[in-house]
Amino acid sequence: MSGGLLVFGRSGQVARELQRRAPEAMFLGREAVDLTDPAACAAVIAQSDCGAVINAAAYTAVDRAETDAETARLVNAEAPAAMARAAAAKGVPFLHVSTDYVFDGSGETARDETAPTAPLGAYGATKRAGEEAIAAAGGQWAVMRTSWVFSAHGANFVKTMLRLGAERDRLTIVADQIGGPTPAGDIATALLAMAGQMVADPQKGGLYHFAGAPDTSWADFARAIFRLSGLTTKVVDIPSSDYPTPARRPLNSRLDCHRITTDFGVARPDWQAGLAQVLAELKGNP
Ligand SMILES: NC(=O)C1=CN([C@@H]2O[C@H](COP(=O)(O)OP(=O)(O)OC[C@H]3O[C@@H](n4cnc5c(N)ncnc54)[C@H](OP(=O)(O)O)[C@@H]3O)[C@@H](O)[C@H]2O)C=CC1
Ligand SMILES: Cc1cn([C@H]2C[C@H](O)[C@@H](COP(=O)(O)OP(=O)(O)O[C@H]3O[C@@H](C)C(=O)[C@@H](O)[C@H]3O)O2)c(=O)[nH]c1=O
Ligand SMILES: [Mg+2]
Repeated sequence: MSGGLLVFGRSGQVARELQRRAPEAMFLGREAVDLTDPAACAAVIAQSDCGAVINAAAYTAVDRAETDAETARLVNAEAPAAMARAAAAKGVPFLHVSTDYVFDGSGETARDETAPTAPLGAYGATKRAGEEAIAAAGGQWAVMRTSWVFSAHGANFVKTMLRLGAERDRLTIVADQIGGPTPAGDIATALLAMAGQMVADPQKGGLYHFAGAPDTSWADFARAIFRLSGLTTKVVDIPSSDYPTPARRPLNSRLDCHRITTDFGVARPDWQAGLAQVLAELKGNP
């Protein structure tokens, strides 16, 4: 891509997988630019000679966001808004990642990109505000809503289960939240494909759902993690009401991902294949 790729984020799950696939890109960690300073984010874009911008950084601590909503708002809404406006002013595409938590999770069918949003918590609300600001910034943009991201790096459910499973012979896991676990590597591959196509065609972009298949519950995801990693930990199904948390989570996180296939030729990844790869990587043989 002419002009190179500028990425916000360096140590996060998606940022690391982007780095693997596009090592020549410029990756900005928190020490280079802090997203609580939206003007600084805009200035970096204005001063760079990049050909596209991807934001892979976010405030992702769902429960902490409930009592730290102002920081979450700056990072998840104000900073992406400033990035999108700066990218628009430069005439380069801006790609961003959002979440299934913009929905309230009612019903049992998959939601497409036209479904109404209704976040249950501060994380989802600030992510939704970011989406709206990006769409209003006036440039070429894409927002990929994904869900239940996992990888060998950073904090995620797979690593939590491996840690707890090594200590416990029985775990109670919510079985009434249904969604698509998504390998961070597949997100990175999809974002790079989208960025390339958007640079080539200024008409391309918009809002896209992208989640791993098949949909499953956290409890069944945990069972798959234990089975594939050889742990004998028993998983006991519980309802969300038996697992109280500061932020409510959506029960139905099923995402209809057809649009990204139609527009970009990107298919839903198989999370079981991605899980096997991540477990191999964690064992030291990627
Ligand atoms: N994780 C998930 O399950 C899901 C994630 N998403 C979205 O996907 C995207 C990528 O998520 P993921 O890679 O998992 O996130 P991670 O939590 O792994 O990484 C987030 C990154 O953002 C950085 N960051 C946070 N606050 C700031 C700040 N103030 N200034 C600069 N950098 C900051 C973190 O830096 P540091 O390492 O220094 O803290 C970290 O590198 C996000 O937009 C997220 O909302 C969507 C659905 C599910
Ligand atoms: C550790 C543990 C979790 N759980 C539940 C809590 C929660 O409902 C579910 C998953 O736990 P997590 O902490 O990974 O959940 P959470 O941090 O809410 O994960 C979310 O993160 C944000 C950033 C997103 O955008 C979402 O797509 C989603 O991935 O499992 C149990 O039932 N038992 C347990 O022992
Ligand atoms: Mg979490």
